[in-house]
Amino acid sequence: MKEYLEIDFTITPAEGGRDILLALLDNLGYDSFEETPKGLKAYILEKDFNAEEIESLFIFHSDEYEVSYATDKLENKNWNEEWETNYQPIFIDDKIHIRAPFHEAHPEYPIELLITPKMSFGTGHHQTTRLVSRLMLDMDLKGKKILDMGTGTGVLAVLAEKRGAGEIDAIDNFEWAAENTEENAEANNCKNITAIHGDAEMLPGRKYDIVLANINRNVLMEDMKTYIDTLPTGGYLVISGFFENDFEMLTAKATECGTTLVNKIKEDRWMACQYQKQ
Ligand SMILES: C[S@@+](CC[C@H](N)C(=O)[O-])C[C@H]1O[C@@H](n2cnc3c(N)ncnc32)[C@H](O)[C@@H]1O
Repeated sequence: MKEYLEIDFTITPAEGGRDILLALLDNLGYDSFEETPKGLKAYILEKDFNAEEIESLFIFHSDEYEVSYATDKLENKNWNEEWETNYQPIFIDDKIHIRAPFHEAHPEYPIELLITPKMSFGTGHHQTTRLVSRLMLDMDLKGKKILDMGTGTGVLAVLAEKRGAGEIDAIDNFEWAAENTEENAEANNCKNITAIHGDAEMLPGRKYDIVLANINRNVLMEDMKTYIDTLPTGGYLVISGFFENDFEMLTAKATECGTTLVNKIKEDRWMACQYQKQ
């Protein structure tokens, strides 16, 4: 059985510091995150935990933030109880309501997504999930074949199906995420989503009209060409999971791979971009 560690970070000031630490840990391969009032909880397989690597992150040595952490094995936790107490429903503009089955319904929102996150990222609490959702609301997804790479809870895949998408492959390199996506797809009566445990290595030979990839800067830089290779001329790549200071570098890469930027939005310092293959 795989043992997970929970790392509970205290960041002072938490505002601002939390986002920076999340991005840094995401680049180190941490699987899943939960914001807390005093900072952030992050999760990783026990065998992959490296204290030295964490403590060498610049935020630990910055004059602006004070960071400390405590680790805890996850095996004795009642995970469901934990997230149920912390998970509040999310409203994206006046269009999307993301909630757990035990939250009150709000039929006045045109799109409702039922998401039970368990260990996976993607309840809509994070800016990047909201950013990609907003871009998707402005895109024609009807009948389109979609790849949701780094699917987490499957929230974007479920949104894609609600917006009329055809087949959707929801892929994540964290095996719990693929399981969780299957459960969430079922809870939303989605019939078009295939949840897969994997990564870009399985893409050659597959074809999509639209690729969504809310992951992180390093994975995007490394795998963007493989994502774009699955698209036809006119197909779209939507990326998020990075800060505005990485925009130039990612856009240069996307341009080099044969796309042009057609839309970009941001929330706080997080960004999402839409590129079209030429
Ligand atoms: C920022 S979360 C996004 C979750 C969800 N799509 C959303 O928008 O809320 C990134 C997800 O990408 C996954 N991931 C990280 N590196 C990956 C890789 N190389 N290939 C596929 N998935 C990856 C993580 O396990 C995590 O679930």
